Amino acid sequence: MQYHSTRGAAPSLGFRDVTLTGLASDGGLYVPTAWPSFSAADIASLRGLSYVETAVRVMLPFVTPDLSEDELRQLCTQAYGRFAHAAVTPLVQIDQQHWLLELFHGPTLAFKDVALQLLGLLFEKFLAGTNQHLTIVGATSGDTGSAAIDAVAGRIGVDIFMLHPRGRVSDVQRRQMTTVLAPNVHNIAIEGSFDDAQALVKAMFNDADFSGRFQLSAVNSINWARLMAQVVYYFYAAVRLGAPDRAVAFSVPTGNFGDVFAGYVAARMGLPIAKLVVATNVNDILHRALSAGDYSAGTVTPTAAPSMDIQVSSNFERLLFDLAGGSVADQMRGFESTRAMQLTNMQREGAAKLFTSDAIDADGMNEAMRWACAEAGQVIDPHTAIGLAAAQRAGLAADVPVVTLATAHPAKFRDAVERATGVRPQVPGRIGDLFERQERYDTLPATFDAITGYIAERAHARP
Ligand SMILES: Cc1ncc(COP(=O)(O)O)c(C=O)c1O
Ligand SMILES: N[C@@H](CCOP(=O)(O)O)C(=O)O
Repeated sequence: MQYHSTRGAAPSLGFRDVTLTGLASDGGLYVPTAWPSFSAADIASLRGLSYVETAVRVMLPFVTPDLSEDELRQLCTQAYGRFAHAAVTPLVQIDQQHWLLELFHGPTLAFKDVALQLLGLLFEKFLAGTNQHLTIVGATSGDTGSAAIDAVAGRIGVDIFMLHPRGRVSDVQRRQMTTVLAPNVHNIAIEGSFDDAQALVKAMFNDADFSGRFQLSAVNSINWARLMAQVVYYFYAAVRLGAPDRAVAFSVPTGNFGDVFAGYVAARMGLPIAKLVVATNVNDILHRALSAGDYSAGTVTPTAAPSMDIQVSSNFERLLFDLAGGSVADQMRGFESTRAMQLTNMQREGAAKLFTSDAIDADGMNEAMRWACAEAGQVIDPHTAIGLAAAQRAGLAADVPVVTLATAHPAKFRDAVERATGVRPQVPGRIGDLFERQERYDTLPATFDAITGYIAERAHARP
């Protein structure tokens, strides 16, 4: 498989190089040059397969020829062996029509582990026997950071610098990052929002000198390998609910548009998806874009679903590119200079075929947490609650199964869950003595010079 940039001016790369590179050199994002196609028979043949075998079948076309089937199987077995549930991403039925797809059984309790456990192993595999040293720079609103740090802490050949918005992640999220004291882990709390952190990360990639000198690499969903790994659970869940013989809808709590774009990829590969519900909190740029064509970023409003407090959704560019059928360089540059753009008619009409959207406020979110607890016996986290509220309001035909992606364990947001439901979720034993451990992080202003200066003092420059 070859990959090309959404902005049309970077070299095409194979899977190995796309994984190690992150952002394309023209500022765009890498996407496959063609979508692999799964026939109804191919999809039916996934019935009864384990998560690992499903992952191998779904991802193989994306990694060929850089990984063999056996190498991919070995990596998946190792990555998903760390999950606390035998099904890796189990489905839980909550009423006649609705299911939760629990994506939080990995080591750091959020859906990010599904992709990042694999990505950590891919880095190791692709770096083995080379003298390369990667400097991973990442931005997190709470969950990517801990999952990425868990995946690469202590690994040879990699340093990770993770930027989070100071005071805007939950205490569990912060401690999951800052109590990892491995020497290759560097946590930075920035004085700003997640959007500021993400913009700084992209600026570092766009600085050819800095990016080349420190061999930057990405763990955010700008890295294609992240999304590829997330496509798997759409297949796994849909097959269990009757695909390819019946279509399934998914409701996806959305911020950076990575998780729901993985659902779009599954649909492009042939999985019968009736609808993808893009569920946002009050930071609703994506809801405005999909319902009215207006992609304009305001300022971020902090909410009790902080991982989705995002106004500039990186992966939306991948969708716009696919719907436009070619480079979106001008459209994206326009957005970068004005923080606003209109979707073209082609993009709006294309998106409407598969997507619907909703923005859920604090009342809607709290009500969904209460409903799930009282009516379905499920304690869910605020992000999942936003997905569930949007699923329940989407007006989907009664014979379509609707799966809400349960993106985080409720214990990560135990104060918000307790406020809404009166139930205080227990932190699972597998994350251990989190509140006794020592924290280590530095606080910096959200400026390019401050962050790059900090990294330059600590990272390995190319010889
Ligand atoms: C718990 C949780 N839910 C939902 C999201 C949104 O996912 P995405 O950014 O892929 O849209 C995030 C952050 O990415 C998250 O951490
Ligand atoms: N919600 C995310 C934000 C970063 O998104 P990513 O999927 O691009 O890594 C987080 O928890 O950090």
